[in-house]
Amino acid sequence: MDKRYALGIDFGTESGRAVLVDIHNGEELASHITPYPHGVMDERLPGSGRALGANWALQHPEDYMAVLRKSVPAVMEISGIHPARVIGIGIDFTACTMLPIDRNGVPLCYHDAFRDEPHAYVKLWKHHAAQEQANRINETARRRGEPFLSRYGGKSSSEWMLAKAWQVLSEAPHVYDAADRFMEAADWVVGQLAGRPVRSGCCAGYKAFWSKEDGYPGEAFLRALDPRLERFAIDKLRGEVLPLGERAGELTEGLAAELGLAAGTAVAVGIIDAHAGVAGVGAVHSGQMVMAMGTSLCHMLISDKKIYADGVSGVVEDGIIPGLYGYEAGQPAVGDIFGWFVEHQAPAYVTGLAESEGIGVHDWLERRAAQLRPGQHGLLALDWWNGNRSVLVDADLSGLIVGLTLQTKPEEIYRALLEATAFGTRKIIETLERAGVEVKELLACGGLPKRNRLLMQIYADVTGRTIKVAASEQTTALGAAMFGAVAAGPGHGGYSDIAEAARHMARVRDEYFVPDAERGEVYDRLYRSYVQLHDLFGRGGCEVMKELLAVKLETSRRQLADDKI
Ligand SMILES: Nc1ncnc2c1ncn2[C@@H]1O[C@H](COP(=O)(O)OP(=O)(O)O)[C@@H](O)[C@H]1O
Ligand SMILES: O=C(CO)[C@H](O)[C@H](O)COP(=O)(O)O
Repeated sequence: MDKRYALGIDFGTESGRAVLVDIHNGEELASHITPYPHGVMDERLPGSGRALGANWALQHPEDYMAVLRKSVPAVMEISGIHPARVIGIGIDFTACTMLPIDRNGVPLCYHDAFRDEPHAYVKLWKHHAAQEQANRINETARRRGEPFLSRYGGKSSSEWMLAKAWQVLSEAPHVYDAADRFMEAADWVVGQLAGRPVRSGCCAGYKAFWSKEDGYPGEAFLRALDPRLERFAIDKLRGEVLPLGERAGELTEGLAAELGLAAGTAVAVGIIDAHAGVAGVGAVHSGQMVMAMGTSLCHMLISDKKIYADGVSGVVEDGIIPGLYGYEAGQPAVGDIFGWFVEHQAPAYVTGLAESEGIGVHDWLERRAAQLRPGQHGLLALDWWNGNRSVLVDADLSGLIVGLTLQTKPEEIYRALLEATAFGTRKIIETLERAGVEVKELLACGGLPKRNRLLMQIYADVTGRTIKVAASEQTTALGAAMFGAVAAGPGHGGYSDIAEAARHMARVRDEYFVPDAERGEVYDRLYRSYVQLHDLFGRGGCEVMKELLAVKLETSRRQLADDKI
């Protein structure tokens, strides 16, 4: 039988990577990473250098095309595979990463008139400057008893489509008016490949309040937010919403020639990056929870049960695995917190020692931290360096470390940070189980499980659960490739559904992280204190984090105004 291949393209926070996969056994033949030339723009716009406000995070759509133009030809060249044998392309993307486009699908930031306008660029998932809009969405939806809010744990996030688009309308109405539509970047890239813009039910379901039964929130609700938003869903989100596994279209001749692929290759509906990891690790059954562990941590639970759990970012039918309910919860900073510590807090003697031992700073800190017993450092941290996504859903919360003394060492703080993120995960699992959905099995994918064994052991000890780790180094891209094989369908040598694709292509490692009862007892005790801090700072008992942010925002507004003078 002729060999067939699928291409998975993973658009992450800092870079995009293409992976070419053998659809018969999931073997990865070639992969290539392209860092985004503009990176994450969180201080200034490119070109003019115009300053951005606090909590902004933008990207440039040109960078996504750069990934296609560099990484796709690179994997084709490395593998030497004939383009005709590549039967499908799947892409996964961070979300809600959204952009305004004109009626020809061209991003507004490409137009000279908007080049210096921050609101014309892509708002990255971690753009957190629309909290005011998110708060008003929540209040209004609650007041009106809008049923859609219960699908999202009773609270929506500033990261999502409506809050971000409303921020555009509030602060740059001319950009809002000029936008023919707002697109998820996933859908925009799929539109570039397939030549027709379709929307992903996964992105729309988790990030734009869309559901299979009810569509988007109605005009009356949108009008109650702001009369100018009344037709937001009808006009600015218009376009067919397709379920995962569907074919969005076929690769256009123009891009096929540029990328070194065959015109007409099936292009799958886009999927959120973390969600692609679920298929990639082969979790297609009720009760399986996958943790996509990288910059952030997304928890995806597959279930045959539909319940509404407070503070869980969403339950969407067919949202992750067609035919089942998909729950998403998450922590918006995990690897980013450890990265922050290494970059900004590790003293020179630590970086020097790591260098002299020929290892990275993370590895040095991990080795030292692994010599400590749970609780030995006397520290406890709240993992909210980038706000809290679940279960408090509040981007305005911030990080905290309690217990510091003059004796505290860097490796002790590093370990406390690893533990804080594990406590955050335990809180999410407990919230889901208390609401009535069972978490039977825990699997992990993403960059962190391979990089930091101590972290994984702490997660097992803190949650009291065995953790299985994905075999693939590129689980999200593998998952995207699996959807590419499904989009091609059996008629073109692909698969009929994602469960069939998973049977052939997904793998976990033979090695598991098993919880230790003695360490678990200490962590049970520390977790009780974590919950105390969590509720005190997160549920209104102590408003210091909010007050600090208010002062910071006022000062930054004054600074921006002074800079303009
Ligand atoms: N050894 C390590 N231990 C803990 N965190 C790490 C280590 N090495 C890198 N990181 C963090 O991992 C994150 C990158 O994870 P990765 O899965 O590669 O990226 P992404 O989430 O963007 O796909 C960064 O935030 C980085 O700070
Ligand atoms: O909100 C998301 C998924 O719902 C983001 O896509 C995700 O948090 C980005 O993650 P990473 O940079 O770790 O891939």
